Amino acid sequence: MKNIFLIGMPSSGKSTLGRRLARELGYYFVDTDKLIIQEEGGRSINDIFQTDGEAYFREVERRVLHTIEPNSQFVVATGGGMPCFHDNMAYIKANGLSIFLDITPEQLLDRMLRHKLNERPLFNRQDPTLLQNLRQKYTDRRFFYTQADFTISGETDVETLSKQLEAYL
Ligand SMILES: Nc1ncnc2c1ncn2[C@@H]1O[C@H](COP(=O)(O)OP(=O)(O)OP(=O)(O)O)[C@@H](O)[C@H]1O
Ligand SMILES: O=C(O)C1=C[C@@H](O)[C@@H](O)[C@H](O)C1
Ligand SMILES: [Mg+2]
Repeated sequence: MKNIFLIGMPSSGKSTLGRRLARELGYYFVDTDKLIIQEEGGRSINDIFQTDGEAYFREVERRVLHTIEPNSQFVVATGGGMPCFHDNMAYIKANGLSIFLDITPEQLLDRMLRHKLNERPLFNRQDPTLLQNLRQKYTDRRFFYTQADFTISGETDVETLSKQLEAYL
């Protein structure tokens, strides 16, 4: 048994694909941003960033990652930055199968502007330089994201994906 970690930029589809994949495999679905909010007594992620700063948020994020039972049956939608801080990517690789959802900054922008989304401290939909920001973060983060066991670029057929993964679980 292995957990499955979905990693990638905000809006790359971790929650959407994660829920579908969990249903298909009969796994539980968990979202690390939700775990952080729970751990912080219901405070929003924006509130945590504003009040305590990003470094504090990243500490909680790391702690929450370690609470997920290893070698179990969870599909984990990780926070967009999670693999890029502390030893999180090494931990993810040691404790499950990792899948990078590789979506271009242009597609990410399109999704962020099109859909009503949760507020994100690092990606402001009102910001005229959002695309530049997405490009910069995408470039900086690829070093971590590309360490995943699998990379999926663009659209995915969940049935096919779950069959492909079965051999590794
Ligand atoms: N394959 C897809 N094609 C087109 N749109 C998609 C696809 N997957 C997800 N979306 C849309 O993109 C938006 C972001 O998807 P989702 O919330 O799953 O991403 P996420 O990686 O979990 O982002 P977040 O950082 O908000 O947690 C949603 O509005 C969703 O409907
Ligand atoms: O990309 C990021 O760094 C983040 C993504 C979100 O999932 C949240 O974890 C938070 O807003 C930070
Ligand atoms: Mg999500």
